[in-house]
Amino acid sequence: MIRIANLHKSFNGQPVLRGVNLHVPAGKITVIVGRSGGGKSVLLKHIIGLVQPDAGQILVDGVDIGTLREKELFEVRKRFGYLFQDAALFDSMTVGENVAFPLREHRRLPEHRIREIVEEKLALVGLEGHGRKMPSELSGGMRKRAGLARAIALDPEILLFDEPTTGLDPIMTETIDNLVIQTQKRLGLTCVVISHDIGSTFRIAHKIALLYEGIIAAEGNPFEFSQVDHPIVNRFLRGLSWPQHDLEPAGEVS
Ligand SMILES: Nc1ncnc2c1ncn2[C@@H]1O[C@H](COP(=O)(O)OP(=O)(O)OP(=O)(O)O)[C@@H](O)[C@H]1O
Repeated sequence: MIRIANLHKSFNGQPVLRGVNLHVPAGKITVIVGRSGGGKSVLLKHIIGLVQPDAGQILVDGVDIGTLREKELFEVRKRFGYLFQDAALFDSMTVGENVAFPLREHRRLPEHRIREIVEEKLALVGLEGHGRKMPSELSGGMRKRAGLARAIALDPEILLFDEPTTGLDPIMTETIDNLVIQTQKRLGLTCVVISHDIGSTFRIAHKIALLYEGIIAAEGNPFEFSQVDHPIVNRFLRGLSWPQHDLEPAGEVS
């Protein structure tokens, strides 16, 4: 469904992506791991055309989205739902209004239909009956769930998550992971998730890809990934923090 071919991107002369090649299988969860500042969010933003590549292609069902005009890109984006790190809920709107927001922006639907869809999506994430609350009345985990309800409001085929469990305690992390798994399965979605959390990664992934030094340095299903002989993968599997590449090159990590 999504294929990234030889993707390059630099900012102010600093290369971030140096030839990323990645196949994201349809109807599966692909988790991208890598050190902070390594370009994972930049990669995710290329997938929905929020960032333009310097070179390379992002093919969604065979269409290179880098070549699309704004209007065509708008159509492709309707197939995506996304939950970015900074995509907070609108604090001045109720939870229900937050979920209704993309429906009001993109669909012309009667009010009663919007209310039905909002209830349905809130129920899917276990927030039925919470639609009238303000975001400030919700816990961190509930806010993530509300964000997920908003991300699936338009029935996307592809869902992108930038660190859905950051800042949550281990129990809430597991709850959100299970929700991601259930939502993906129930709706048959193609998911791309960025994660820092080893437990989470192995809980939800069908495929794991390591972004390191601007390329996909290792990938495979969770079993294959756990067998990869790569110093950074070994470090990740041992639950150690990511090295800063300029301080500790890959070859020197023990
Ligand atoms: N619009 C931009 N302009 C300039 N530099 C940018 C821009 N977007 C990202 N960068 C730079 O690209 C690099 C990669 O950033 P990115 O947010 O993709 O990292 P990340 O792997 O997602 O990190 P984290 O795990 O901490 O979120 C960083 O050095 C960042 O400063």
